[in-house]
Amino acid sequence: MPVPLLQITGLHAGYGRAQVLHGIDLTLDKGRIVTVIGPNGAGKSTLLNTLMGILPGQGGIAYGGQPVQTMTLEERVMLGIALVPEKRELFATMTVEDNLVLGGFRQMRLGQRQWRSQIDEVYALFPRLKERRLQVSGTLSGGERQMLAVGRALMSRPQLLMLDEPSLGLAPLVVQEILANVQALRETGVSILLVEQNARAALEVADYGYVLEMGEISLHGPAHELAHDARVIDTYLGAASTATAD
Ligand SMILES: Nc1ncnc2c1ncn2[C@@H]1O[C@H](COP(=O)(O)OP(=O)(O)OP(=O)(O)O)[C@@H](O)[C@H]1O
Repeated sequence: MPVPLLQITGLHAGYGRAQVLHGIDLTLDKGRIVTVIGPNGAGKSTLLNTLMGILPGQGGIAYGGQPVQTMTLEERVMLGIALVPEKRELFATMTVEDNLVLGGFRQMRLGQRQWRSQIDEVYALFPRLKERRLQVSGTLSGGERQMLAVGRALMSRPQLLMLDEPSLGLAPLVVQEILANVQALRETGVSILLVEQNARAALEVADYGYVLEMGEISLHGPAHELAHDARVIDTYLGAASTATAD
């Protein structure tokens, strides 16, 4: 059996005395798209921030078989882990290209030649960003901003890309486009951990899914099986749960 790219065992995390994650176990094999779905406040962002090293946690986090739970954020980036945060955190007054350059500079201290070729790879994946490379990012559409946030994370050449609610605030058609991008990205060899409230869209693109409720995994299985599970349908795929913003 090959070593999983990411193996989480008994992970606890929270904010001071407020414990949010109560012993999470999760496995992600190389080349896979794994999704974590669940309601508001379940702890999805807390999970990603703990995996990235932004928040402290207790428990095991192994990346390619190597324990990383005591590593800094920067060390985890160097190993190939990247996060696209929920708030996207772009520099609104800077151009698309400068946001990408800054991503490369901050995350990997890439030399000019390296970041140029990495930017070209991002543009190959997102031709729309190339067309708009001189536009300030504050004037991009929601979908384009999400593409730029993903592109910026790709500047560190990650093997594991974690996406926190990429569909948030986007119209259904744009959500489809972003998720098609996620699939295209997987074709380039990047493994993906996708956190989503939009369970329907997430289960369509993922290979495997976990349901996170009140800081615990309540259910997990192949995505196509979860999509037909009565509990998932009732709670997450019913009419009331399909609404997205815009
Ligand atoms: N900085 C913080 N300080 C204290 N509590 C926090 C902080 N951030 C989040 N929480 C709490 O932790 C719990 C889990 O939040 P988290 O953002 O991880 O959930 P989520 O599943 O990502 O929800 P959403 O889909 O709404 O983003 C919530 O009760 C939230 O109020």
